[in-house]
Amino acid sequence: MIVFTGYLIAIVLILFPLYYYYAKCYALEKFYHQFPSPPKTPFFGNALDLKTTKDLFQSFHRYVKAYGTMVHLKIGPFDHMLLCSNPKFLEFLLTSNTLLKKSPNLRYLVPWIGTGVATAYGPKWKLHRKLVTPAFHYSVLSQFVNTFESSGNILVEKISKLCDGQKVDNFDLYPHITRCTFDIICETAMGTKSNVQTNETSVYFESIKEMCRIFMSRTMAVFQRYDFIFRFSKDFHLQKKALDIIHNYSNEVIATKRKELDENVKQKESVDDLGRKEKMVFLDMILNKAIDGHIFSQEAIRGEVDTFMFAGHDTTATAISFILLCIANHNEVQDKIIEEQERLFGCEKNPKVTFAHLQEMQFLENVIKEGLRLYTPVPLYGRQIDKNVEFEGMLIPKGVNVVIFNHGVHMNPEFYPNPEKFDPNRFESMEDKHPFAFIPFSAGPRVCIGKRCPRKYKNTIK
Ligand code: HEM
Repeated sequence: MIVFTGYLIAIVLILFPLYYYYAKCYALEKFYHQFPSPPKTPFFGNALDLKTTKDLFQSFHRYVKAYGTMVHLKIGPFDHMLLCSNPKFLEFLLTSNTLLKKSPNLRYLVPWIGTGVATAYGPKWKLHRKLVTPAFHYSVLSQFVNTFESSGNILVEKISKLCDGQKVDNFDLYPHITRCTFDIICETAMGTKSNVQTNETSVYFESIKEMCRIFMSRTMAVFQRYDFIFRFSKDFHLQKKALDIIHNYSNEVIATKRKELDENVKQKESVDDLGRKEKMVFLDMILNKAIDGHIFSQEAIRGEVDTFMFAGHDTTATAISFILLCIANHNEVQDKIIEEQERLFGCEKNPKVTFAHLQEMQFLENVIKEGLRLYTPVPLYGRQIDKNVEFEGMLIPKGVNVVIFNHGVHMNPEFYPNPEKFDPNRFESMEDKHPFAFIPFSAGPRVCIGKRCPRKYKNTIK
């Protein structure tokens, strides 16, 4: 009898998890299969269509055209996902205060930026979001206009020299712009001058570039997604080397700042050697700060600084590069930008630009928005549904993986007639469009922290 009972318990213990797993898979399969899907290859699913970044984009746009704004995809034998470019569904998903878990791909960033504002979810994310949000207050951003301007001036000078006033074909601006945005983010986030625009060699800069490359490559690779396979790759060793350099650098900067604070050498808005008011950089704001009684560890602080280095320089460099390309190809847009600048500054050659001026640049803002629509710097991101929810009568089971294809929304002719055309005037009025038809910075509680545009501050300035 005892043996029989033992067998029974063992069978129940085995069968129950199996049943639970089967029910979960069944609910997920049933959910995904209600959406149209491109033909799949056995074992690989749709993965063979998505081998390179270029393939992936072309295929995603092709799927949206052929199957609509909610498409079921299968990557390899097990991974399902819902490719979504439907503004109504995205509004539901992105405005939710509970569906905050991000794409599983972000785990590749954890060795670098830790689990903080960009990668955590739940109470930990809330705490970190509260920590970093004040850094984007008007009073903080407005003190950096000089930094933006002086780094921008170096960039313009460099490019003028390289082109020497001549028309140059196939000139790649991106490597120059990325150094400029890197200098800016170093100065505004950590208060250090990296000077990578003028000093071509910086191991810190190279290491960050290396980490960005490895992150993208792992996101795209079929096998390196798995940690146990990645450990045997060359990139694993390159990552280890890059992380040593990046973390040592961030740790040193934090240690110096801490020392300054401890010695009371540098207080909020203290005065430097030349009698100027010193700026509060991002790191000054988060060091020694407690949120809801929580004190952040050295590792957590370093994670947020590294997050800003990752999230803040490549996105902006990509955006600026494409926007400049669009402007270069459209003389009529150049003329209108110059007209707006002349209205603000007259014919002054080196005017003093202030935050208030930025708020008056309505046409330039429309140009930037149109550039972000057409060449969206973060064209895909994701959410993992971590509890059963309902959308317009449809049950969405826990475990669904949503790939948010914002570029798909931005190229939808229903919202943007003739979507391939660069036309900043589209943004003169957005009233006739769905509010989620333009989401280059995402939206809702996890909206990009760098999104705030100067015009948004207009009514808050006293
Ligand atoms: C043109 C420039 C930028 C674009 C297009 C952009 C785009 C985005 C997008 C789409 C997300 C959401 C990702 C997701 O939900 O998985 C995001 C999140 C984020 N961005 Fe940006 N970003 C830009 C610039 C910046 C800058 C300058 C910073 C900081 C210096 C920044 C910091 C962040 C952070 C910390 C998050 C995570 C927010 C959270 O999860 O709560 N971004 N960004």
